[in-house]
Amino acid sequence: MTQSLTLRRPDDWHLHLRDGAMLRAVLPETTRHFARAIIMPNLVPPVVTAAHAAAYRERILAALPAGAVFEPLMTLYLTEDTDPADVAAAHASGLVKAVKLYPAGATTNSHGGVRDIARVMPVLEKMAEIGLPLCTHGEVVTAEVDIFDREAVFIDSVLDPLRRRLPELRVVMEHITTEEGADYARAGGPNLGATITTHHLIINRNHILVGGIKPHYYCLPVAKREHHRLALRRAATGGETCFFLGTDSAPHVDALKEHACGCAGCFTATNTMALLAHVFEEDGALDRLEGFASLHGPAFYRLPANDTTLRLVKHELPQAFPEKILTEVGPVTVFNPGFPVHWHVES
Ligand SMILES: NC(=O)N[C@@H](CC(=O)O)C(=O)O
Ligand SMILES: [Zn+2]
Ligand SMILES: [Zn+2]
Repeated sequence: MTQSLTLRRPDDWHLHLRDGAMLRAVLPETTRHFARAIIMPNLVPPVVTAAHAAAYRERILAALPAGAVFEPLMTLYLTEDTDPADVAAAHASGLVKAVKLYPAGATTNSHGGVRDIARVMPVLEKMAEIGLPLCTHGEVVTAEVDIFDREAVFIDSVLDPLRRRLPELRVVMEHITTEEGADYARAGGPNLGATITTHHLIINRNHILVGGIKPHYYCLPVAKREHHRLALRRAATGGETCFFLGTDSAPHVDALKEHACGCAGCFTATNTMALLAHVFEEDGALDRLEGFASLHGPAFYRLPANDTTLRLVKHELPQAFPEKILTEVGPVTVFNPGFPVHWHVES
């Protein structure tokens, strides 16, 4: 018997679309399945002002495939020079849905990010006042802190003190990768949410390193031990409303992934929904996929859920996905889960 599942159309609460030729090539991969996405601002140069965000939004809309119905939800890249008044105006006009905190040096194009949280307190206070969420790349960059511990140390040394000081600030812990992250999010009350990526539900650090280095599994925060992956699976499939999908689909051309100093990021836009159906079915939680992918995110962002749907079908035979997306700047490898996937989104 063919199994199928119809969900409210999902949204992606953490997405990298890039710009120019890359944007044109990857945007259809997202708009095919998702109605909205929180668009990450780590372009070169970054999206730091309302004017930048408005212009970037226009470039995204201009790149939409014919007939696509998709709403880019824009964000601002927080810097130590960000003007609270610019942020408040961008929020009031409806243009901007979140501000993104990158600790300087933590990840791709984060060098313009924040070195000292004290210097951005006026912006954060304004955001707390107006209810504008702060999305966090939650890793410290201290050289002495091991890369596998950087998320847990961020929670203790940056996030928790910040939330104690500004409890009204609404925060999204982006792409959590640890049991500590999941536990902190579920204890955080209504002003705290956490996104979980598809790939962190599938790979642990062995997938990156055992049997040869696999650059296409390298992303930040880096995948952790198996017990953390299992904690993320429980968080994503458990039905708790603080957890929602943010794919962190992050395209880099193969030449920069398969490199002596390879870029961080997994490109999952193409097959995320099929992979999630596989994961949720494996955990006996298919009925909770809609909450994770389509309901909890809008509720956190105080937006209505979508009124259109997406249908997934489980086929007898494994379904093929493109291995790469071709772009004018080079091929981008699609995340390969390493197991056969029978689920497929039906158009
Ligand atoms: N996740 C990643 O590994 N990379 C992201 C940046 C980010 O989300 O940290 C990117 O922009 O490439
Ligand atoms: Zn990040
Ligand atoms: Zn990201």
